[in-house]
Amino acid sequence: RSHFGVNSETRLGEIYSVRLLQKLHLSIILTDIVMAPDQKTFVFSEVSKHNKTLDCWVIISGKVFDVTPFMEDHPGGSEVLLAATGKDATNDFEDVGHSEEARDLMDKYYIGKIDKSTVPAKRQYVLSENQSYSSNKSGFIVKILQFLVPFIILGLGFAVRAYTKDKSD
Ligand code: HEM
Repeated sequence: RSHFGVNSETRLGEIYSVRLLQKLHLSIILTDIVMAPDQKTFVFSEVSKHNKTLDCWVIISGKVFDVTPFMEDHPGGSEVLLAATGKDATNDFEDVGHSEEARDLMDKYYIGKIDKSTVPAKRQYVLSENQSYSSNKSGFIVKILQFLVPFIILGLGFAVRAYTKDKSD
């Protein structure tokens, strides 16, 4: 009789632990579903497109924030937020020494994570075609002029010498 009792108890225990595991599993699935929108991972090229006053995303500590609704209210101004786009702004943010309140405020603008492998080490300034062409061209002319200056001086020297020689003869 006692043998039977022990057996049924362990079975009951097994059933309970299986149910517990099932519940745990269900709650994990539910948390995944609820949290999924917050866990979106962006690539840098996508985030860096949002670099305007009316559409501004910044990357801080591996997270992406859409600070568009905050531009006007940011105590540091909208310009610094604009300047913080197109790069990992973690250092900029930390250098200011933002308060705990500022950090709490960030949750409001959190939209997802950043795939860190897509963030370039240095800020990339993308020149328009015209800009890069004209700056290359003027750089080339300056180089030629710099190269020619000693020859012009030398030429002038010879010219002056020849001129004074002719006169004295
Ligand atoms: C979601 C992102 C951000 C939030 C929620 C935020 C919030 C705040 C808040 C609440 C303040 C007032 C002072 C304080 O409480 O610390 C502040 C000041 C400031 N923030 Fe931000 N900030 C953000 C991002 C940035 C970034 C990326 C920069 C880039 C450098 C920046 C630069 C500044 C500056 C310069 C000040 C002014 C400090 C002063 O004059 O005392 N912030 N910010």
